[in-house]
Amino acid sequence: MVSSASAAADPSYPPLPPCATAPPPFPGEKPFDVPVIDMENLESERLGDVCRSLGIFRLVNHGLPREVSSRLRAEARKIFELPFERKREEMSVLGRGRPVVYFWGTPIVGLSVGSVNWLEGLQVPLALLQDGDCGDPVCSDFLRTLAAEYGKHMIRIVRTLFDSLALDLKLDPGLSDSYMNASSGIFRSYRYPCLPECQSYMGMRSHTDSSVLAVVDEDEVGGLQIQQGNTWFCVMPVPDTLIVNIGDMMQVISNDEYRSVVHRVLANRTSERTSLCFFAFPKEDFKIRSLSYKEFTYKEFNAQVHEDVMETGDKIGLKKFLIS
Ligand SMILES: O=C(O)CCC(=O)C(=O)O
Ligand SMILES: [Fe+2]
Repeated sequence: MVSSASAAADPSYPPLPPCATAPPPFPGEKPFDVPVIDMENLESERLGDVCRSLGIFRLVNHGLPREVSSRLRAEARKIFELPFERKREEMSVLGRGRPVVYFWGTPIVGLSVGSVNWLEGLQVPLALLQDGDCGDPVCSDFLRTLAAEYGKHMIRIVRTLFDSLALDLKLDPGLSDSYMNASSGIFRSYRYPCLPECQSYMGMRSHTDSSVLAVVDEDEVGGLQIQQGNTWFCVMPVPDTLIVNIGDMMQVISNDEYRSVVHRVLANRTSERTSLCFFAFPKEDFKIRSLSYKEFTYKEFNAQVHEDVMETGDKIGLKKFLIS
């Protein structure tokens, strides 16, 4: 962990993006009382109500052992602590079947956006985890020893939650695997470096997740915020709990009954933050039908998001698919 004074000079940190023109909105300091869902006593109706009103909850009794989470975080940190140039050169290119891809910053820094992300991440599609060898001993340990085990817990957790939500929404059980194809989910670990002098950086800009469900396993540093109305609230870190976000796909599947929660991550002046996140998606080519949106597949949605970000600097998301 480094202090902010040396942040920009840390050889493992990505290069600083150019200073953004506008400072981020004033960070709300109010802690948010995130509703708690007990996975050992799931009640579909209560879970559904939370998804209708907020789109975020704190999961307890989820069965993910603390050691699995903390050891995986430690392995991810080992990779983040490698010199930036090495990560960029050896791990950032999407190779055929390469199970871990390193990325950093905002791909759109050339555009004039209000604030840019200052983070770095490791992306691991679960489907590629069988091959624990990525040609680099540090990264292979990370995969072989822990990511696969972590992934199994994530699949179990999102499947259980989705089944309960499907009951609340009275979805056709035959379509569950198409609505949420957990085993093709994506695992990511992020490191949010300390905030240097320039105040305009966000850890991660305001967004909704494109997934069905997202599970966030954060450390003790904090920085995650959610937007309710026009106000930002802090989601405080609580040990041994997981934060679950409703994503855009779940909003569509629920015919807009559930809300895909708007959230962001603030950068911290004194401490780095490391999070572990899992995203579950529908089957890529499954046609999602709903009342308010044109029929689309997740593949089409994702391609549209990518196109919008490249063109405008922002994700437009579901609005692009509304039936006018
Ligand atoms: O790192 C976190 O706490 C949240 C990350 C996030 O929101 C995302 O990847 O979509
Ligand atoms: Fe997110």
